[in-house]
Formats: sequence, C-alpha cells, structure tokens
Amino acid sequence: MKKIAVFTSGGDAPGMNACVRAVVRTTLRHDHQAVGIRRGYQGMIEGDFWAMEAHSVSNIIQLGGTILRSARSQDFRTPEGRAKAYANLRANDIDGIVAIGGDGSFTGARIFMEEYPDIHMVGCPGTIDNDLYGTDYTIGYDTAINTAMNAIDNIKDTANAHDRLFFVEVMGRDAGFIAMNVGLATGAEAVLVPESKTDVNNLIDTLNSNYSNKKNSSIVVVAEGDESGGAFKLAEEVKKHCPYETKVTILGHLQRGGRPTCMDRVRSSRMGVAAVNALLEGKSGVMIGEINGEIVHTPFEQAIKYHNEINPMLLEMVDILS
Ligand SMILES: Nc1ncnc2c1ncn2[C@@H]1O[C@H](COP(=O)(O)OP(=O)(O)OP(=O)(O)O)[C@@H](O)[C@H]1O
Ligand SMILES: O=P(O)(O)OC[C@H]1O[C@](O)(CO)[C@@H](O)[C@@H]1O
Ligand SMILES: [Mg+2]
Repeated sequence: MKKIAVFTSGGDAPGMNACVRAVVRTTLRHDHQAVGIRRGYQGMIEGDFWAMEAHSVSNIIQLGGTILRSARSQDFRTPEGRAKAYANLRANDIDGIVAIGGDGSFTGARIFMEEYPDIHMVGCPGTIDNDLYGTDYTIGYDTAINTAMNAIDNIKDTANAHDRLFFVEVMGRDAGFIAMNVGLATGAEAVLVPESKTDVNNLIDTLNSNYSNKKNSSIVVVAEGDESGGAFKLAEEVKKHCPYETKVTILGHLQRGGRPTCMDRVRSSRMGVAAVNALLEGKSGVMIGEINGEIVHTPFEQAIKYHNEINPMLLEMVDILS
C-alpha cells in the first residue's frame, strides 16, 4: 500500500475530526503517506487532495464539524463521475481509502469497489443517525443525543412555566434512535419514530388524560422521518382536540454541531486506528464497528442493507414512566 487517503461524506458528525486524526497518525506511524480528500466524493472527482502530516491534525480532536469538509455528491452517482475519481486516485498513487460517513457513503463505496477493485476501501460509521447495522454506536450519535437532551431540558423549563404542550422534532430521516433515547432521557410524554406506526387518536387520549390528571405541561418528541409528517403537521392536528396551548420546536442542525463527547472522541479514535489496520491487513469493503465494546468488521453490503432495531421495550418504557 502506497498512500492511504481519508474523507468525510454525507452529514457531518461530531467525532469525525477525531477519526481523521486517528487515521492520519496511524498511517504515518506505519510509514505510509496520508492524504486527506476534501468534500467527500466530490473532492475525489475534482482531485482536491491534501498531503497530510502529523501536525495537519493537531488540536482537532475536540472540534465538531470536519476539517476535511463534507458533501453530498451527485456526480459520484454517475459512472463518469466515478471514472474521474478513479483516475485522480491512480494519478496520486492512492490505493487505500478510509471513508467516514453513513449508509449513503457506503453504498457509493460498494459500487465504486465493484467497478475498481484495485482501490481498497474501509469505512468508519460517521453519522448522528445511528442507523448502520454492524455497530452499536455511530460516530456523532452520543454527542447528538446529549445536545438534543440539553435543548429539550431547556424547553421543559419554559413549557412548565407557561403550561404548554411542546412538539419537539429531532433529526432522523429514516431512523428513530435519536428520538427514542432523547425522549426517554427527558421524560417525554410520547415519542414518535418511523419504526412504529403513530396512532394520533391514542396520542390525543394520552395528552387529554395527562391534562385531566393535572400535568400542566407535556413534551412529545417526534423523529423527522415519522410517517405522521413531522412536528408542525402533528401539532396542528392535536391542538384541535387538546386543551393545552401548543408550540413546536424543530431542533434541526444544531444537533449535528458542537464538541464531541468523550465517548465519541474515544470511539472515533478507536475506529480510525482499526480502519487503517484493516487496510494494512489487506481487508477491503468492510465497515469498522463496535459491538459490546469489541471492534468488528461488517461488509458494506450488510451494514447498509440491515437496520438495527429499536427495542420495543424502550417505547413501552416511555409510556409507563411518563
Ligand atoms: N447509489 C449511490 N451511488 C453512488 N454514490 C452514492 C450512492 N448513494 C450515495 N452515494 C454517495 O454518498 C454520498 C453520501 O450519501 P448520503 O448523502 O446519503 O449521506 P450518508 O453517508 O448516508 O450520511 P447521513 O445519512 O448521515 O447524512 C452521496 O452524496 C453520494 O455522493
Ligand atoms: O440538511 P442535510 O445536510 O441534508 O441533512 C439532513 C439529514 O442528515 C441527517 O442529520 C444525518 O446526518 C439526517 O437525520 C437528516 O435528515
Ligand atoms: Mg444516511
């Protein structure tokens, strides 16, 4: 292996920088050259490469975002775009790549590797959504749930002061992991996730019964991908049948930024080291994950095809404890 490149792709996630740092420093420790590719697959197509030294990743372990920047590249979805990317990699003697991203990034990696198997690729799960099979936690998820939890704690103060019902929408286009855990951690009255069908009448009954039992404020956490159509639509419907004054907060992109938590920094570092080691062992087409505290390798195909399930017991717990 001559040079190992690293890029970040899809939605950024806190801990990506720690992972980039680990990849670069492990590569250099093994006397290989390290290259950063800026803006994910788009930078690969445009040849936006950066020869990285140990100092290139100094003082970034604590930073959110990604120093390599990220992109959602339409060009990489085309065979012509991927051919350009391959030509640039070859011209720069890059034969090993660590891709830090989510399911879309690994879908792209799998297609690219089928077309150009001489480029070895290993993935690190970088997405706040926690929606990849083959790991208990993705990079950025722990930070995102803590950020969302703190935001909802603040909302609870004002909700309680004004006797209001809040619908709080959290990120998760296809997955409800953020909503589930943040809902439990903030004592929400209900949590709505794409993985289970939302019964609006049942929700209205629950909120009305809470109101009758002198619960002066309530929080409903809604995953953005819930089939009910999001917090605004839901609030419009519910407030027709509920005495609470109703407000909506969309937490949005604030959940993706901020300093990574300790666990995100540690996991990202561990995964970055494991990704380089896997490439040096001749592995390709696998995602690094952490299951029960151990590093595991899962083929991209499985990581993107399957989904970790939301434990139905947790949804039940929300109901019992609220
Ligand atoms: N079918 C595909 N073919 C080629 N490239 C793809 C394909 N799907 C995704 N990609 C590439 O991967 C990039 C990242 O994918 P996507 O935007 O879905 O984010 P992600 O990696 O799933 O992260 P997140 O969901 O956390 O935002 C896309 O912008 C595209 O360049
Ligand atoms: O605004 P963007 O960058 O498309 O990102 C939104 C999406 O990215 C994610 O946050 C994951 O990074 C999803 O939960 C969300 O739907
Ligand atoms: Mg994704």
